[in-house]
Amino acid sequence: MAKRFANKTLWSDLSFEIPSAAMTVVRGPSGSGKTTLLNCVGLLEPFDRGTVAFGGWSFTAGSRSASRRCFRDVLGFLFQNYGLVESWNVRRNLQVPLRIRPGSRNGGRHAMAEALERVGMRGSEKEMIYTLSGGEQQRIALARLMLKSPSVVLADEPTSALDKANADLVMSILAEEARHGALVLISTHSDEIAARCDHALTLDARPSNEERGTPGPQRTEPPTTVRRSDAEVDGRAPWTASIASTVRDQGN
Ligand SMILES: Nc1ncnc2c1ncn2[C@@H]1O[C@H](COP(=O)(O)OP(=O)(O)OP(=O)(O)O)[C@@H](O)[C@H]1O
Repeated sequence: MAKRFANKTLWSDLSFEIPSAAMTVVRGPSGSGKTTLLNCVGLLEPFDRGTVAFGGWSFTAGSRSASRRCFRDVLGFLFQNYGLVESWNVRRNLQVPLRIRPGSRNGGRHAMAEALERVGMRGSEKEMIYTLSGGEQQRIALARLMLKSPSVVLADEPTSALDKANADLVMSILAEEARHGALVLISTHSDEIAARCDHALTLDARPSNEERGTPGPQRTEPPTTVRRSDAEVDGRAPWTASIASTVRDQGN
């Protein structure tokens, strides 16, 4: 995959595979492209070259955006802005995945009540989303994810605004989704969250040593796959960004 913004190349030859039935963490310094990567994998953001494929689905750069069926049946998101409709109540927000998957194992009012119970929001069906705190909204988004039970879950810093108890809840529900067979891809800055994942994908962007004459950050362990891309930022002093990707087994 290649991805470029107007004056910045994030990567020009990034390639990786992510296993299903497991949690994979995307790590990297601020600005290295974690959110952009999740958006590209989730087909929310166009990319310039390459292909994103999961299961029987394959999407090539330049083709028109994902089919509605793929969004409906395959992809699930847990993003920082929660993706809830603020002017609706909790029930109406949670009915969206239930309508999408009638008769699914999670279908029905009972499943909604169970999901709300699981995230500690029992009896909140009539609450308007805009009246809930950020953490509560995140938990409703989590309940919605459980009801949808997608085969690809993309979670962008899903715990960054949460206290420890709620962060634990998010991680245990994402782990459940993985146990049920989902591919779960999580971006985070947290070592603790990363340690709970099965695999890691590391994005590394740094100034060029040659251009600046100063050493860049050293990698602590060699990646199994390295892809490099030349980058110019704002047309100013040229520098080189290296995007390294590695999917490694963390042994847990
Ligand atoms: N729509 C956009 N237009 C131009 N540049 C963008 C756009 N979105 C992101 N970028 C740039 O792409 C780079 C990667 O951004 P991204 O948000 O993906 O990084 P990140 O690793 O998720 O950062 P953080 O850890 O700070 O959230 C940044 O330099 C950012 O400024």
